[in-house]
Amino acid sequence: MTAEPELVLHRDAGVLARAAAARLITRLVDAQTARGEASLVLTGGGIGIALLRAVRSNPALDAVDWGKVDIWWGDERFVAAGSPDRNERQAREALLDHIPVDPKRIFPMGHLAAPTAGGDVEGRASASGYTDPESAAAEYTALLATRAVAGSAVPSFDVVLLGLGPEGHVASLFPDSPAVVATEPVVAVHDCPKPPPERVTLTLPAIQSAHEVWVIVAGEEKADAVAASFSGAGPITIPATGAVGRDRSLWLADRAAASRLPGWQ
Ligand SMILES: O=C1O[C@H](COP(=O)(O)O)[C@@H](O)[C@H](O)[C@H]1O
Repeated sequence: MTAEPELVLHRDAGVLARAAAARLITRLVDAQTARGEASLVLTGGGIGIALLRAVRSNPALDAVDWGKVDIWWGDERFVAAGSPDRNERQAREALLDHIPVDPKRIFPMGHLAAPTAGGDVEGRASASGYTDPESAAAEYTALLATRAVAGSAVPSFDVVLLGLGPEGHVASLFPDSPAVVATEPVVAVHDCPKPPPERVTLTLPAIQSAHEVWVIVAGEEKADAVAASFSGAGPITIPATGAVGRDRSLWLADRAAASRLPGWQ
């Protein structure tokens, strides 16, 4: 069972980030009240990182027991560990470096191996990185399996956060790409139309196993993608239409992003 998408509008990107942050804190507190812990999947992207900054400055930040939150990523740019392009690095700078998370509960996707002094790349799959995104995807699949719930290949995510690209991508699932129809939980992406070209991503089945999936979107440049996502298109042409959770599928948008949705201006 999946939940029908619900749309919640906010005035502008700043209000959206703060309101989504408050909503996320509440959701994590609720999960911890029910189970003693929570499981969260982060996104990259402008509004996704703005949301994390807003969590950091929210007065209720300490209501969450951050030491009991598992932190995963929905996608990652397959670049060197310290690259500013890494969604992981951006999330750490925006939030994770500033709250008492348990380092053992932070699960970044693998990065590109650093070249050795001789110019070669280090071992294919090691703590220092990977030579190809397939190896990083395989490692993440295995990591997810270590926390998976019975009958599933992945953990019971409480919330999956997703940004939206102007052509309708979520995570690194781009229109008409092999990843958007993949059935394994994590795959490598090559020739990505948005740089950097190599990425690692959760697939739609992994995303759809979550209790709640939230698409967070701001800006007029996303208005066509939002309209297309509510037009009856399918996930191959508009991957965001596959962003649905088991209990809740939430679209959190600012007015500019929703400006081409009939009836929502
Ligand atoms: O490349 C990516 O893009 C999307 C959307 O980013 P935005 O800056 O246009 O909001 C993001 O959700 C994804 O995680 C990221 O890798």
